[in-house]
Amino acid sequence: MNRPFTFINSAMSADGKISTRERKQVRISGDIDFDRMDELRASSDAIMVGVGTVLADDPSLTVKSQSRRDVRKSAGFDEDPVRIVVDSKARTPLDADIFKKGTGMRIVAISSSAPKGKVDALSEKATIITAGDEKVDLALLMGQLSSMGIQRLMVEGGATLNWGLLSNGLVDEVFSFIGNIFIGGNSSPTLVDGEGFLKGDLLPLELISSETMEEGVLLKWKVLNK
Ligand SMILES: NC(=O)C1=CN([C@@H]2O[C@H](COP(=O)(O)OP(=O)(O)OC[C@H]3O[C@@H](n4cnc5c(N)ncnc54)[C@H](O)[C@@H]3O)[C@@H](O)[C@H]2O)C=CC1
Ligand SMILES: Nc1nc(O)c(N)c(N[C@@H]2O[C@H](COP(=O)(O)O)[C@@H](O)[C@H]2O)n1
Repeated sequence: MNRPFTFINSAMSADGKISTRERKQVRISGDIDFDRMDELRASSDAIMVGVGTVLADDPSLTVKSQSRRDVRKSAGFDEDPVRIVVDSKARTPLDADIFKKGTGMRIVAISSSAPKGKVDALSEKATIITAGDEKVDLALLMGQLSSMGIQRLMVEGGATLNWGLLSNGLVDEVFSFIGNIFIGGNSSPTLVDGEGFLKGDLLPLELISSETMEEGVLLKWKVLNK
């Protein structure tokens, strides 16, 4: 099956949490890391998040640097990459920032169980892709994105989507910034939530690079999919 080259970018606390137990976005990394994230966005064909992240953080997922926007435009691309929400039940708010801010194509990926009225309303703002019955079939979705010409896909979480992609063997690399705070809490989301892998079936990684950045560490991992 064809699929885009896919990487996750995430920031987590020293204890592996990506936000607090009330799912409120916290600033884990600093300006240098956000600028690195912006560069990754600008170099990608598309950026994907789960609807949990849209509901919690309402990100715009736009490229922030004007010079990077100009480079994309002069190369014939939209200034912002395609922005994709994985949203089985079509819960994305119609006034979400991904619709209000930036330029270019937005995609909401739904399952066939999503309520029709809401899907119709979302279709005025985004291209709708239906994949799967109860929840989005991520492998099917990746094939469809590939056939639309999306070759390089950046995933910005959250915890549930990261698990869905990693457990289906759909991720090639992971950038993980580890910041100098503890968040704690057994219900705070981690980099990878979901059911988790079993002892005999863990997902191995190869460390590509590690560097100190501001008050934390940036790790780059290659995922050794079977
Ligand atoms: N520190 C960081 O780098 C980041 C932190 N976050 C945090 O993550 C939290 C949100 O994470 P979650 O609640 O886990 O939501 P999520 O963003 O992972 O979205 C989960 C949703 O994705 C949809 N989905 C559809 N099909 C799926 C499938 N096959 N597999 C997996 N998901 C599927 C479902 O509708 C599900 O409810 C927020 O607290 C946010 O602040 C989010 C992004 C980056
Ligand atoms: N890389 C990173 N570091 C942090 O410290 C964070 N809190 C996050 N959160 C995510 O950053 C994105 C912000 O997007 P916009 O600025 O609205 O475009 C969003 O995906 C947050 O979940 N990331």
